[in-house]
Amino acid sequence: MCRACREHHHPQTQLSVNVNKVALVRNTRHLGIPSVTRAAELCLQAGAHGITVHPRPDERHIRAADVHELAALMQRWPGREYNIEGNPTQNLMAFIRDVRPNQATFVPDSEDQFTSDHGWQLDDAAVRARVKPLVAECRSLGVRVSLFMDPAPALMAWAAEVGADRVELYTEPYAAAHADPAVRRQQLIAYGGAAQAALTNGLGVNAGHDLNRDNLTDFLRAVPGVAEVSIGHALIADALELGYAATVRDYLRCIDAAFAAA
Ligand SMILES: CC(=O)[C@@H](O)[C@H](O)COP(=O)(O)O
Ligand SMILES: NCC(=O)COP(=O)(O)O
Repeated sequence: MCRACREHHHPQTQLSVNVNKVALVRNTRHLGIPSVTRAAELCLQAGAHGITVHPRPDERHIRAADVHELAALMQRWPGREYNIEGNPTQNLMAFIRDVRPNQATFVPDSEDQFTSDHGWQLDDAAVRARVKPLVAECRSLGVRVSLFMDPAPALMAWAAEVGADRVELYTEPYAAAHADPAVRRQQLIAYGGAAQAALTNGLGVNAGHDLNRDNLTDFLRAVPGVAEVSIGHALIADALELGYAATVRDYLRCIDAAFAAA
């Protein structure tokens, strides 16, 4: 059995809820509402498998205190996953050393990045030299490492070479193509190829960015072995209309639909 199957393969994709956007609203007043920890708790109660945050250096949404308060909350939810995203050459590693989440997702964003829009260019030896020791440090702390990657099959061997456990496929190009059936088909072939290359190289596969209730099932039907999706922007927007519990249950239904017999 390959390393990916043994260590990472889940029979069904897990849902990690990204709560960045709850913090974004909270930060526009000094009242502490909406509460990030309460949002996370309600999502976990509704069946979310994990919680994701991306504490950006400018603290525009998730702040250092949120990272620690969520870590305390996750202690009360054994078996659920805490995933912290960020650039390990900026502020991410301090959080990883303090909190030791289940998973660190390395994202090559600049300090002032509007939102994540590209993966690691691991065909560049200088990039690999920066990333590799930080991957090793996380793994020595017992923290699984996932690398945010464009859907480029040729880069997956490099992700394995630097020691990552998983890759997270950057799904915005797929999401942007979803409304056009022909382009969507092309995108799904590309993502399927990237996921297969990752699995062949012994890596687990995560996915995220702009996934939503319209595009999630199609993605998971077409792309093999996706262990986890992290979803924030659309899910929190849906929760404004439906509430956290109904929203999480509906995203879980979208995942179930992908795994139901055709
Ligand atoms: C890596 C990734 O795709 C997410 O972290 C996404 O960038 C969310 O970040 P924002 O909520 O700051 O847009
Ligand atoms: N890793 C992707 C993530 O956490 C959420 O991205 P989005 O759903 O907010 O685009």
